[in-house]
Amino acid sequence: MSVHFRKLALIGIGLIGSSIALAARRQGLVEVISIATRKQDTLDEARELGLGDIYTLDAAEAVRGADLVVICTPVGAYEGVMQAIAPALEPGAILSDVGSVKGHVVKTLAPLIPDGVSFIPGHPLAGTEHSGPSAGFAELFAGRWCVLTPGPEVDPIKTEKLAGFWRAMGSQVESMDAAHHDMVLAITSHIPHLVAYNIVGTVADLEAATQSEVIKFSASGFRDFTRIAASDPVMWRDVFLTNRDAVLEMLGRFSEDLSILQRAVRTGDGPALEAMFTRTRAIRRSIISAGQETAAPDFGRQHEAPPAPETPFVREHGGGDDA
Ligand SMILES: NC(=O)C1=CN([C@@H]2O[C@H](COP(=O)(O)OP(=O)(O)OC[C@H]3O[C@@H](n4cnc5c(N)ncnc54)[C@H](O)[C@@H]3O)[C@@H](O)[C@H]2O)C=CC1
Ligand SMILES: O=C(O)C(=O)Cc1ccc(O)cc1
Repeated sequence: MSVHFRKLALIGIGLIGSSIALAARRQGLVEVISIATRKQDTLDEARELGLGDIYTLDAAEAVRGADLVVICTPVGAYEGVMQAIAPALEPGAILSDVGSVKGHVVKTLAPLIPDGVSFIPGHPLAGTEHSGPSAGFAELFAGRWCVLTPGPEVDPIKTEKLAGFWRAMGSQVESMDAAHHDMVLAITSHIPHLVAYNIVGTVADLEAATQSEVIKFSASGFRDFTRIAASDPVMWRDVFLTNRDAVLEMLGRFSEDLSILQRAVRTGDGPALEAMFTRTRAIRRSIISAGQETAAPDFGRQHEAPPAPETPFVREHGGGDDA
């Protein structure tokens, strides 16, 4: 255990913010944790859970004297948060975040970063469908990738310092370009969520229209979709509003492939269906046998770090919803 930062400020204390607080405390990575939220109820809940040392509704107050500030709100709230904290950020501090989208974050925040502050966007590829301060747990990041997207102006020593913090919470860290991150995450995370929201919505409409027992008799495949489709509506609204181009690009490819499958079903093309399903089964099996079930998708790039240990991407973990 060694102290990585003196004062950690967390702006927003839902699933991800509370998990950082618990992991950093458990590993002794920071001396002081200050927490800012927008609503009193959320702050009270964080205090009752003992997540930090300082609790405030004033984000500027939270970041004063902090050498690491991590924004943990939905991406749509970033600009307002940044306007509030910019004048209070300490020279020499690292400012980071955990948002699921990176290009938009860089575009929005970079012009507002004060001189002397290192802006290093981040994204832990770890989460659940739960939200709010009680949803967090210290092991969330263990064996998961955390992607950092520092710009060329960032001192590599600062990036390494932040990477060390994430490694100490159990993550493996990889740096990449924000645009590349957004394209990879569009197809591996954002579109799967869109598909889940859509299929559950379609079934719900059917159910309403027919009073049938579709949901009652749904098999486990559909239940997996309902878990994903229970994810936080505000967070995911912001993901689709802010990663629009990459999502639309990948959705185009997805739709083309779906049309090919649709045609194979319509024409009764058994060999085409079987060939497709055989290919996807082989992909799943090769991921498992390489022990890379949790490894970051690389789209042909080489990982610097070894594959993450084989742990489920998402734990079944209870948790409340955000206030
Ligand atoms: N949920 C997940 O599985 C993952 C989420 N992320 C990213 O992490 C970020 C946070 O997500 P969660 O922790 O899941 O959300 P959450 O809904 O559990 O928590 C968000 C927190 O931000 C607070 N908040 C909202 N607006 C605020 C404002 N203007 N000022 C201060 N606090 C404000 C809320 O009160 C709440 O405490 C998002 O940007 C999301 O894209 C990243 C990886 C996984
Ligand atoms: O709950 C799930 O299955 C997830 O996919 C969690 C998740 C959600 C958003 C992210 O940016 C990263 C991970």
